[in-house]
Amino acid sequence: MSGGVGAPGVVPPAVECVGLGASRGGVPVLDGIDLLVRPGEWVAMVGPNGAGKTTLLHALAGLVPSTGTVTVGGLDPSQTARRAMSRVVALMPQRPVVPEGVTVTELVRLGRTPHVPRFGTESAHDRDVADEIMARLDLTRLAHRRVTALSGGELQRVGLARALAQEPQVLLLDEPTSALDIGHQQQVLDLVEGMRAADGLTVVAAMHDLTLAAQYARRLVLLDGGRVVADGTPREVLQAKTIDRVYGARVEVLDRPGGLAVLPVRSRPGDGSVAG
Ligand SMILES: Nc1ncnc2c1ncn2[C@@H]1O[C@H](COP(=O)(O)OP(=O)(O)OP(=O)(O)O)[C@@H](O)[C@H]1O
Repeated sequence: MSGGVGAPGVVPPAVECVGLGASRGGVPVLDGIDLLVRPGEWVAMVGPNGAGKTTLLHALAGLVPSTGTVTVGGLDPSQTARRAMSRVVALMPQRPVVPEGVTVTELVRLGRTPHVPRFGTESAHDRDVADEIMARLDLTRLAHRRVTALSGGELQRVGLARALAQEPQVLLLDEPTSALDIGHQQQVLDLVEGMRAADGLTVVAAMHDLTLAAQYARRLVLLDGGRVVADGTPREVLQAKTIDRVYGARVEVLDRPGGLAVLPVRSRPGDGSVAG
């Protein structure tokens, strides 16, 4: 790989993995992952259930031990204290752990923790950052609600707000829109895209919706069985025959003005045909 950390005159990568491997429950799940993500890129991690997308995001966040070489924001997650890591990388998990009794505002403000001095308290700036993110995610009217009483979609937006309140360099999103209605899907992804374009935020997002992945990410990394099986533009990766091979799905890939659209195609009983 070119452009490694420290190469003169080259912007260091936001994420670099060389030969990354990881196990869950003693079983190898990721094997030989090579990945280089430039600052400000939006990479969608796609692949079937169990392919290893969540495990890879967790390895990048330092939540799952890994082998090989990994740097995120120039830091090695396995060698860096959680607090220092959290100033650089934020993970929006698929299923957030919610402490009992916590309100939306309290949970979003927890995202500021890595920036609050040890033994200190949050500043007016910390509260302003959290309030602004909540407003942009349509959460202000829920500010005093208990998080455990939210709908799945509301909870997902709170999880994203907490991650964004961390003001990370690298944002890891695990299925960020899976519980959202179509309006909030666009609102959330537009917000992330706005922060990427304005602030150079790097986004690595596991996404099941291939159409949304193609519309928002310039690059798709397709995982299957713990390995990268395709890495390129949406047009290069989202080919009907590839989707059939990896997902066992019949789809039509449509070239629309807003980007590619991946449409499931139902085979009709008795016609014996496989679309694609
Ligand atoms: N804590 C765990 N203990 C044992 N096995 C695990 C654990 N977490 C994940 N796995 C296994 O690791 C493999 C990869 O899981 P992972 O969650 O990374 O996949 P994924 O691509 O994110 O899947 P999905 O699209 O279903 O969310 C799966 O076979 C899963 O069953």
